Amino acid sequence: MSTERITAAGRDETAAAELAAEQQYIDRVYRRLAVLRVSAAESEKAGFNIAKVGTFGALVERDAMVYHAARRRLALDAEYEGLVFGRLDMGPNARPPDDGPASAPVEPAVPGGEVRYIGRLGLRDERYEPLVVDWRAPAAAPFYRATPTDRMDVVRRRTIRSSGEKVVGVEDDLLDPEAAPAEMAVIGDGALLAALTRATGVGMRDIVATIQREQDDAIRSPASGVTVVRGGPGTGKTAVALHRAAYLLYNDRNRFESGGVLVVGPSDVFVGYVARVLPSLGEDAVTLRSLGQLLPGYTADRHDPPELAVAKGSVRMARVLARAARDNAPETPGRIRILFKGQLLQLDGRALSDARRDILNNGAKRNAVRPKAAGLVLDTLWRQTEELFSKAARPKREEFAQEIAERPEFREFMSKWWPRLRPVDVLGWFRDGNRLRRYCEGIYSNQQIGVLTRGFARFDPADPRVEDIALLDELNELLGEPPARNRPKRDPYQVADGVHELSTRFEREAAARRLATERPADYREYAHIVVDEAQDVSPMQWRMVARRGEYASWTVVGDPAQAAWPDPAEANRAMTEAVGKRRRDFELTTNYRNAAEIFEVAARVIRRAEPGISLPTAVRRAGVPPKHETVPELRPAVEAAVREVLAEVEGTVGVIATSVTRDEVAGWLTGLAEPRLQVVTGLDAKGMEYDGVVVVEPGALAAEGANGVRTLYVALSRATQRLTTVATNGNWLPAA
Ligand SMILES: Nc1ncnc2c1ncn2[C@@H]1O[C@H](COP(=O)(O)OP(=O)(O)OP(=O)(O)O)[C@@H](O)[C@H]1O
Repeated sequence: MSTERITAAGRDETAAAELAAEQQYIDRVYRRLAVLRVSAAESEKAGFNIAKVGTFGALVERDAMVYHAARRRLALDAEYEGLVFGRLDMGPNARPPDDGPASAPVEPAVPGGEVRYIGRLGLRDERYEPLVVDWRAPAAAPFYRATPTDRMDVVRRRTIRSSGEKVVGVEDDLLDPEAAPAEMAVIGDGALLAALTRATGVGMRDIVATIQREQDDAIRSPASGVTVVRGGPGTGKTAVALHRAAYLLYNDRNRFESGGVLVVGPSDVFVGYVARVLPSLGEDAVTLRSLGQLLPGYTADRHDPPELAVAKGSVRMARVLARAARDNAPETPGRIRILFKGQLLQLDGRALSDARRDILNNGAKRNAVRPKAAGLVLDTLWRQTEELFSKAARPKREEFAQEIAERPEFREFMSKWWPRLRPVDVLGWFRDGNRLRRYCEGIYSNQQIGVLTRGFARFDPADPRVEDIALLDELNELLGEPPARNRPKRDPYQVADGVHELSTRFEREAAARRLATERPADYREYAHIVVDEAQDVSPMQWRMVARRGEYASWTVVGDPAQAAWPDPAEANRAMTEAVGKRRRDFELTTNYRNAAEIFEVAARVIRRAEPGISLPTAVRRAGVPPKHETVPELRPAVEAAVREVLAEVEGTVGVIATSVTRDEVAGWLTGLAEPRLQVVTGLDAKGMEYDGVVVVEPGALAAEGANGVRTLYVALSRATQRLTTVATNGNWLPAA
C-alpha cells in the first residue's frame, strides 16, 4: 500500500467520523424540533380551550395565543434544505455575543473555547441552552464575516451539508491554525464551490449556508435610510436583497412585520423564480410583486417596444397625465339646460369650464369632488332663479337642489360632464391622437409625440403593458376615489358573509396564516421596500413604487451596465426623489453564477460598448467553452442547439430571443414538451438564471432599442454551465 493511499484512507476515516459526530448532533436537534412542534400545536389547542370561558378578554387572548402558536408551528414546519448548516469552533477568548450566550451544549473542540451551531432558525433545548443559533443573530455573524486576517475568535468554520435530516458532507475553513489543537480535523474543498456546482432548479435557492463577507455587509446593513447594492451579473444582488428582507424581519420583527416588507422585481417570470427563497428562510411575511402587478385590478406582463417604453417611462409623462386628468371627457355636454316651473335655467360651455377650473383648483381629486361639482352646478342654476322668480315664488335652495338633482336630465348631464373615471378610461383617451398631442405639447419633442401617438393607437384597456401600469397608478392618484364609501374592515376570521366565527382548527390556522401574510390589495404603508433590478425602473415606475412607502426605508439593488434605460441621470434623479438621499453604498465584486468561460463572452460584448467598465470576477470554470454558431437558417440550428444543451445539463435551460421573435421561437420548441425549458425575451431574462442558455440571433437583441447591447449582455450572462449562440451573422461577437 502506498503512503498516499494510506493518507487518503485515513482522510476518509476522519471525514466519516466527523460526519457521524455531526449527525449525532443534528439528530438531537430534530428530536427537539419534534417536541417543539407538538408543544406549538398544543398551545394552539390550549388557545381554543380559553375560548370556552366565553368572555371577550378570553376571546382576544385566545386569538393572540392561537395566532402566535400557529406562526411558530408554521416556521417550524417550513420547507428547508438543512435546518443546521454551520458550526463555529470558537477560541478561548470568544466572548458571549450581545444577545446572550450561544454556546452549544457539547464538548468544545478547542480547549477553553465554545461551539456554536448555526441554522435557519434558533432552537433551545429543554434546559434553555442554545442548540441552534439563528443565522441572523449577532452570534452567527462570525460565520459569515470571519476571515484569516480578521478571525473574530473563530478557529474553524464548518459548513454542514444535509439532505433532509441526513448529513452528507462537511466543508471546513481553518482560520486560526495556531489555536487549533493537533487532532482537529479539517475537511473538504470549500463550501462555496460545492454550492455553486449544483444544478439550477426551477426556483432560486437561498444561499444562507455560504453568504460571503461582502454580501453579508450589505445584508446586515442598518435598516434606516437607503441601502444601495451594486454589482455585475451573478454577484448575488438578488440573493442579498432577499436575505436582507429576512434579516430585517428578524431584527425588528414588530416594525417590519406590522408595517410589511415589499419586494419589487422586474417581471412575473422573475417573481416566480425567486418566490421560494424567503419561505425557505422561514419568512412568509413578505409581499413579492412585479412592476406589472403593483396596482390592484390590473396585471401586465408584456412590455412595450423600447422606444415607446422610454417615452412612457419618462417623468415628463406625469405632467401629461396631470393635464389629462383635468380635461373634459370625450362627449362632454357643451351646456346644461333645465326647465324649472316654466323657466329655462342654463349654463353654457364657458360657465361650465370656469366651474371645472374652480373645483379642480388646489389639487382637488376629480373623483373625490364629484358631489362638490354637482353642488356647484345646482348652486349656479339656483342663483339664476333670483332674477326669474318673485321672492315669494322663488324655491328654497335645498328644495330646489333636491328636486333638480333627482331629475333624469340632470343625472345624465352629471354622468357625462363629471363621470366617475377609472384610470384606464383616461388612458384610453390617449388613443385619440389629437387629444394626446394637446396633452404632450411643450412637454415632449415632436419625434417623441409621434412615438407616443403611434403607440397609444394600439392601447387596449383590457390588456395594458407593464409600462402602462405606472401611468395607471399615477392616474389613480390624480383621480382619487369617490368619497365616503364606508368600506367594511377586513376581517381575517370571516369565513362567509355574516359568518364571523371559525369553527374548525384548520380554518383558524388558515386565518392565522392569512393574517400574517396578507394585506389589503391597495396597501401603501410598507415599512421597508426592496427594489431589485433597479437599473430598469423608469422614473414613472419609481413614482409608483414610492407611493407604497412614504415612510419606508429602502434596499435598492441593481447594475447600471444592465440598464435598458437610456438616460441614467433622469432615472437616478427619479430614484433619489423616491427613496431619499441618506444612502449607504455597497459593491459586490465576484460573479458566482457564470463559469468564467461564459462570462468572458458577455464581458467582451459590454467592453466594446463601454470600454472603461469595471466587471466582476467569475470564480469557477466550466471546462467547456461556449459555442457560437453562424447558420443560414435559424430554426433547425436553434432546435438542435436546444436539444444538445438539454442533454448536457441536469437543470433548467433558457432560450433567449427578441421581444419580436420570442413567440415564434417558442413555437419551434413546443414539440420538445420539456418542463426544464423556458423561452423568454431579453427583458424577461433579467434576474434569471439557467444551467444552459441558447441565445437566438444575438445581433438582433443588440439592435433592439437604444440600449440593446446591454440586453444582450444580460442574455449572455444568464448561464451557469453551457452557453450556445445561434446567429445568421457572426458580427455581433467582438474579437477576444
Ligand atoms: N454566497 C453565495 N453562495 C452560493 N451561491 C451564491 C452566493 N452568492 C450568489 N450565489 C448564486 O449566484 C447566482 C447569482 O446570484 P443572483 O441572481 O443573486 O445575482 P445577481 O447579482 O442578482 O445577478 P444579475 O444581476 O445577473 O441578475 C445565484 O444562483 C445565487 O444563488
